[in-house]
Amino acid sequence: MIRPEVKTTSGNVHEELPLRMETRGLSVFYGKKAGVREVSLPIYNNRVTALIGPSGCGKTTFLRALNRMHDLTPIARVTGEALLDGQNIYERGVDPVEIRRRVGMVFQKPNPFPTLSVYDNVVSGLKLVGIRHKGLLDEAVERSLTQAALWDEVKDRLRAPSMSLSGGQQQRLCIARALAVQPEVLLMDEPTSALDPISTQSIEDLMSELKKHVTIVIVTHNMQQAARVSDFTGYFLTGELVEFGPTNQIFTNPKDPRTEAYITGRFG
Ligand SMILES: Nc1ncnc2c1ncn2[C@@H]1O[C@H](COP(=O)(O)OP(=O)(O)OP(=O)(O)O)[C@@H](O)[C@H]1O
Repeated sequence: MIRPEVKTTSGNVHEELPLRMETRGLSVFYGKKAGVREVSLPIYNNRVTALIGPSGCGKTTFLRALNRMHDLTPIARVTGEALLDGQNIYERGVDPVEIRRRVGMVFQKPNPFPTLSVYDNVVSGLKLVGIRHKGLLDEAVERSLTQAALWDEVKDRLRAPSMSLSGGQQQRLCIARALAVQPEVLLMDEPTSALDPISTQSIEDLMSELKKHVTIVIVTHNMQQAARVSDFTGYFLTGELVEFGPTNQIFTNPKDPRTEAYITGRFG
């Protein structure tokens, strides 16, 4: 699907890019209260999209709607559309498990399976779908760990417990585990907020490589991080998408005064 143009504030055509996902009028309700309201947002293929905004503005709620994670929360209800390659993932008959394979997720705190080895963590998703062939699993382990920039550090201890890795390595292991099933999109919910600055940098460096293989959506509290790693940025406030555009434009020339107040630190 081709989105014809992305306009900058000056009205110039910025880029012509294919879409990987897109939401149309997407709302998420917790009971009667809306966590996000009527969000329409393009997610461009092989680009990093950052979602920023103050605490409680709905960033995580929106992110979780992109791979039907809210199905697992009884109180939550989603309305509107989330398209993946043009198909609404909320349409009747769509298998949420398959959606979560195609749209993977990495969480704030590294959460490797603690009782499994490095190797078994990476192949866990593949084994779930019945892949047992050792050659295939070995290949997936090397490919995924390489993509997650962890292979060189762990190739001699693939059978070591995952908990023997450092926090930053554990997070890259979780990224490798998500990549092993070859998702089209990777959702990252504040993936570096529990990490030290060096591990944070290694994950940020990794993202520019990763986006060659996978489309990334990242929620971050850290505006500098959004500016460093993303191509597009959406600013959320009280459950609404205030502004979306090329990251450069959002940070240098925001259209909406509320975005400007936030990025210049005058928020609240
Ligand atoms: N499981 C839930 N049940 C009820 N309300 C929820 C639930 N999860 C989130 N909310 C509410 O939805 C709104 C948006 O929350 P959300 O966690 O998406 O914000 P956020 O921008 O990711 O915040 P933060 O940056 O603090 O993580 C908040 O008002 C929150 O209290």
